[in-house]
Formats: sequence, C-alpha cells, structure tokens
Amino acid sequence: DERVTLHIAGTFPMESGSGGWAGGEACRPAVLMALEDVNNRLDIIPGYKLNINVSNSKCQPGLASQQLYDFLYTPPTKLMLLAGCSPVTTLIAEAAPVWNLVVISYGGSSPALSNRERFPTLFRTHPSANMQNPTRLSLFEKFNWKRISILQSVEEVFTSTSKDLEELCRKNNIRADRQSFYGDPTDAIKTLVRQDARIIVGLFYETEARKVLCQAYRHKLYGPRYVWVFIGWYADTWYIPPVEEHLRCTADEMRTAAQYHFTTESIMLAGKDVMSQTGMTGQEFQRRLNEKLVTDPANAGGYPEAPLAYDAVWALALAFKCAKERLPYGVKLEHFNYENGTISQTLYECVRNTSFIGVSGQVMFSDSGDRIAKTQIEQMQDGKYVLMGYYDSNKQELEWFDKEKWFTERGPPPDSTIIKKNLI
Ligand SMILES: CC1(C)CO[C@@H](CC(=O)O)CN1
Repeated sequence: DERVTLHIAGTFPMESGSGGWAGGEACRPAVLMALEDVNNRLDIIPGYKLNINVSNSKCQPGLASQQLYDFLYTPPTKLMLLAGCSPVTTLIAEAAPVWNLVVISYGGSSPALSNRERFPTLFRTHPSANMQNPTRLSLFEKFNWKRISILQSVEEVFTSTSKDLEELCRKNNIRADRQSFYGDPTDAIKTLVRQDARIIVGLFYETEARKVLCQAYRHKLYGPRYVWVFIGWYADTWYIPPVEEHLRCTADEMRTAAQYHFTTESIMLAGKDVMSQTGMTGQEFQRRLNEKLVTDPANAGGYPEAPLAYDAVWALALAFKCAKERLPYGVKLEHFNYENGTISQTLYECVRNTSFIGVSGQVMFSDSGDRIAKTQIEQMQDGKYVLMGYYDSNKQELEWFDKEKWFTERGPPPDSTIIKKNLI
C-alpha cells in the first residue's frame, strides 16, 4: 500500500472512575470503524490513509494532559486531535493551538466550550447543552407559560445551561427563577413550594433526578398544577429507584410523580431512512457497531453518542481532502510539523466549512465551532416516553404531533403568573 499515512490522536474515556462520562466504550469502536471505512475508500483522501493513536483519558484532565504530551513528543507528527468528555476537551482544546492543532470533540456538551477566545481551534460534533434551551422556550410559548422555575445541581455544565436559559427567557419576557443544590435537593424543593412554582426545568444528572423526583412526590410538587421538564438523555427507566440509593419512594410513587413530565434532548442519530454520505443509514451504522461491542449495546457507555464519534472522523477526513486540494503547490499535508501555519490554517478553514450528511444527521458547525443539531421533545405517559415533536433551531420551528396528555380535561396547568400579592 504505497499511500502516505497521516497520523491523528484521540482520547476516549473508557471508564467513569472519576464519575465523568464513560463514553469511550462505544465511541472508540465507532471511531475505529470510521477510520476503516475512510481508508477502504480511495476517493476520500486520494494517496493517503489515516492512522490513529488512542489513549484512555478516564475523563480525567490530568491524565489526558500527560497523554497529550506523549502524543505530541513521540513521532510521528499528528495532524488533528479527537477528544471526548467536556473536562478533557477543555484541557486539550486549550493546549492544541500551541501546536497549531485542530480539535474535534465527539463528547463535549459543556456550553463553556463555545468560547472561541479560549478554544480557537475547537469543533464539536456533540451539540452544546445550550441547544436545548430554544426548545424549552418553544414549549413554554406553546402553552403560554410566562413564569418558570429552574432547578439545577451545581455542576458547571448545568450552571452555564441554566444561566443561558434564564437569559433566553428574559429576552422573551418570560420570568425565570433559578435554584441550585449540591447533593440533596430537599431545601431547594421546599423553596419551590414556597414560591408556588408550577413549571419547573430540572438540570442535573440521573442520580440527582431521582432524588428530586422523590422529594417532589413527598412535597406534592406534581399532578394537575405542575409540569416538570427534565433532560431527555437519561435511561428510559431512570425514575425507577435502585435499591442501593435508599430513596424513600417506591417505584409506584416515582412513576406517579413522573407522570406527564416532558424531556428535551439533542438528536444524535440520522432520521430513519436518511442515507448518509458515508454510505450508511443511522440504523445500518448501529447494526455494524453492535457487532463490534463486547457488551449489550443498551449498557455500552457512549452508545447514543457513537454516531457523533463516527462522524467526527468523517469531518476530519473530509477536511484533509479539502486541505489537500487547497494547499499551495508543493506544500503537502505530511509536511505538517506543529509549526506550519499555512497547513493548520487551511485545515481550520476546511473543518469550519464542513457540511455533509453523516450517520448523526447533517454535520455543520457554527462560528463558535458548535454542532448545529435538531432537538426532540418527549412526554412520559404511564411509564413510557412518547414523542411530542421536533425543534429546528435554524428555522426556529416547532413541529408538534398533538400527542400530549394532561391530568384534567382542562388541559395544561396555568403557570400562576399572577403572583398572589402579599395580603397586607
Ligand atoms: C448527552 C451527554 C450524556 C452529555 O454529556 C456528554 C459528556 C460531557 O459533556 O462531558 C456526553 N453526552
């Protein structure tokens, strides 16, 4: 094989030792599959083939920084970097410009990563958590809710998202009150009761979501007068209390409190019959990936995000193709040496102009390198999630299927905007 090899490097969080996202389990096989597919096609980067150096970041920035230096100070030169979870993406994307490297993140959801000053060469195939805020707003506007409450746990990703949502509501003259908690939500729930909160957006991980739901049940913050809007990427049965968490609620009580809540999430898999430029539909990609997984796909870490990892390699390969065609005569990709501004600038422009249909849908980046993706809204009905509609942030359009259910014939609860004046 007389093709020239182009080297890249990628970090994958293979286990969640530090409680971060263990997405490498399904995302690394997806990346290796994409490299195989790209290398098997001679028309993507004619005359070249790709090779990747991988490491297990365990979603720990310190470990990832050591691995990054190993990648960069061990020949051969790498032309681009793939990164996974937000904390590691933050570190790698902050360091990469020193070596004139572009970074593509398949797992970074933190809104803080949209900062072009701090991360000038970062692109993400994973949508920012902020992408769900226009979707939430479209839900409030559909049911004419003018006062909402936000309940978040203190992680940076949820603080960034809740501040963005609060600002978006303010711009659309919707009143938003924010509450945050660390670990135990009980006091925050009591405050929501005192504030007569009705429409409540929850921003926290699954474990905290169960504590919130149980406290909501205990404080009767559920039923006809309330609507909860949770994050949609929890497991479908997230509300069932695991024995080891010693929640003081039974599965029935949790199901009762969870009845008719809404969720929002970014769509990470191309539509049913969408044929991607990579030659597969989303379903065919998942079938191939399932064969490569040693564990049951339903439990493989990062399984929902695997299409994003697969498409990250295609974005990188198509950028190499684009750069090969644009480089000045005589300048070749394999001449890159962490110093060459022409090659790195050309690669940056090529990634910025990415536009192709991948297995995760249309892959395009905003000026801050963010993935532009659709979102979907579901509602929990008798323990099962039912699709309510899609929100397209580009067109600012909500496609709604009129499948929502309410506790009473009267329909959605009022948001009790008229705050009872304190009786003098
Ligand atoms: C949807 C989720 C689970 C959000 O966190 C991402 C991981 C991270 O942002 O660190 C992975 N995808």
